[in-house]
Amino acid sequence: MIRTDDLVHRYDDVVAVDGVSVSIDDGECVVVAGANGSGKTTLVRHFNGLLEPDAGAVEVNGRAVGDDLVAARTAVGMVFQEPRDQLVAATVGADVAFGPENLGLDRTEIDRRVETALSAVNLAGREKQPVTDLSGGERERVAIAGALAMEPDHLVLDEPFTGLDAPARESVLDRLRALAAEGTSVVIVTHDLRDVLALVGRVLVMADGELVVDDDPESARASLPRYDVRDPDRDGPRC
Ligand SMILES: Nc1ncnc2c1ncn2[C@@H]1O[C@H](COP(=O)(O)OP(=O)(O)OP(=O)(O)O)[C@@H](O)[C@H]1O
Repeated sequence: MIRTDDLVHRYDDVVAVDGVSVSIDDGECVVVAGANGSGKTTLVRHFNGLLEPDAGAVEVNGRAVGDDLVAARTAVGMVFQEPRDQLVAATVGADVAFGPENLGLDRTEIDRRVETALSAVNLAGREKQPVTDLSGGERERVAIAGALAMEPDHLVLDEPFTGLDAPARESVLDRLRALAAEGTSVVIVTHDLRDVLALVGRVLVMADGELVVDDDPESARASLPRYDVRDPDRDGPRC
């Protein structure tokens, strides 16, 4: 479980997260939506101790994040907004294997994880390809595969779909669905609710640093326009 209790984060004069208390259970699939600058990224960066609270508390699996950052970072996998900057190795396979290797897993298990993760992002069999040859969207998919290969208890994806084409997006969503069914909690931060509302069981909406909606997708839908969150299924495509 991930839990925040009256969490506050300030950047100088800006209160980016303003007293947020929220619990995310194992196996829950949650979307965090909200307008630009509403505090979504700041909130989720607390889930594995990338930021320190100015007030309040954050716990992962019952333990304060600040007490054991390594445990928190192992338990909570993150894919950031600019995942293409996250690649660390020369080839696709080496990049996805990097995290599992650092967990000290044996080669067979590492290879299994790399294969499963690459097929989840529609890049099966591309292990040997240099990362420098990849398109932006492919890099993004490799970064997602790297997080999947860690098989964390909780997976947080911050705007993961920006550069993904429709088949890649569908494949990643399928994998996230399966992970949640297996007990991984999945937290998706996005402006783009396309397909996501059908996947998640719960919608959190941030506005001015506060958690203003915490509801099931159907009930949350009515509040989305008030907080400048577009509902693509209702609002239709935009040119
Ligand atoms: N490193 C930083 N230094 C100063 N202010 C920051 C920093 N990061 C974010 N902020 C400010 O904190 C507030 C919340 O930002 P945050 O990035 O958490 O929002 P967000 O909802 O994720 O936005 P977006 O959808 O645009 O990514 C904004 O006012 C933003 O300008």
